[in-house]
Amino acid sequence: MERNNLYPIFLKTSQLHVLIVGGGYVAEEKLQFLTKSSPDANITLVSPMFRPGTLELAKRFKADLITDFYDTKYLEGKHLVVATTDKPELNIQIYKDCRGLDKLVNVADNPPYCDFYMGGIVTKGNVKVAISTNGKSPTTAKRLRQFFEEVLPDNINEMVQNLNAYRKTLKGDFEYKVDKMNEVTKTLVDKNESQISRSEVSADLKKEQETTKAVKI
Ligand SMILES: C[C@@]1(CC(=O)O)C2=NC(=C\c3[nH]c(c(CCC(=O)O)c3CC(=O)O)Cc3[nH]c(c(CC(=O)O)c3CCC(=O)O)/C=C3\N/C(=C\2)[C@@H](CCC(=O)O)[C@]3(C)CC(=O)O)/[C@H]1CCC(=O)O
Ligand SMILES: NC(=O)c1ccc[n+]([C@@H]2O[C@H](COP(=O)([O-])OP(=O)(O)OC[C@H]3O[C@@H](n4cnc5c(N)ncnc54)[C@H](O)[C@@H]3O)[C@@H](O)[C@H]2O)c1
Repeated sequence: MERNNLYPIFLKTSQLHVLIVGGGYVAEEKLQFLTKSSPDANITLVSPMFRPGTLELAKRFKADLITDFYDTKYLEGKHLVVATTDKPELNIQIYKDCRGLDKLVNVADNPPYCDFYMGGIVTKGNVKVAISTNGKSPTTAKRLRQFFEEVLPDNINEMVQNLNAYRKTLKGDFEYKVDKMNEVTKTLVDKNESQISRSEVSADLKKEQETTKAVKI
């Protein structure tokens, strides 16, 4: 079976600088999902034209807008670049410019010209789930995102915070703490059945939240 060998990382986009080239529909969609996950990301867009929705999003999330045609000078200081223009040959040139400068680049919707893919992303407090189909089916990534948005309880963050606080109360060495943390969370994955249904996962998470709350932090 073909398998996804991509390595996901969680970027601190508030400490990095993202450049989006283009200001049309695709740029707006990428900006929308980027800011939904990372509202504090540093983002600059360069394009001779921006859609009204893009202007509004840029204002809301303090993204810089440069009304100009792409130029290599705009790559300076950028760590990640997303090319979304309606000129396929320009997008490929941007890809080459970035590779020449060792910058990570994504030509939106064009898998062969991507060093990284944007993913489906679910954020619940401190918990974030990122989904990739290896570039094979963005629609599936979207549907899975919607599924996990529903299945992960909104208060999963409480469980994480409780566990974080509980860990701090533990006296003992690292090994002891690891054992304890595994013990109080084991009902999350302790299953005899091979199939875990959506409601079981939800119920397990809720049960675990009660357990961790009961630890009286
Ligand atoms: C996840 C998400 C994140 C985001 O955009 O931030 C994302 N695409 C989303 C939606 C979406 N994009 C498209 C459709 C219509 C689908 C259709 O037409 O079949 C839909 C669904 C919809 O809109 O309903 C068009 C499309 N996209 C790509 C291609 C090319 C191809 O498939 O070969 C085409 C066809 C273009 C054409 O026809 O020419 C390629 C990519 N899109 C990716 C990411 C990367 C792979 C992610 C993965 O590994 O799964 C990758 C490889 C590169 C990249 O762009 O990073 C976001 C959902 C966010 C959410 O809802 O949470
Ligand atoms: N919109 C979609 O759903 C979709 C889906 C699949 C593929 N695509 C492809 O993605 C590309 C972009 O689509 P779109 O719908 O966002 O197009 P669009 O026409 O809405 O936007 C293109 C943007 O690129 C900008 N641009 C043009 N030349 C530029 C330059 N030299 N420097 C900087 N910016 C420049 C334009 O000003 C505009 O803002 C197209 O090639 C399209 O075929 C789009």
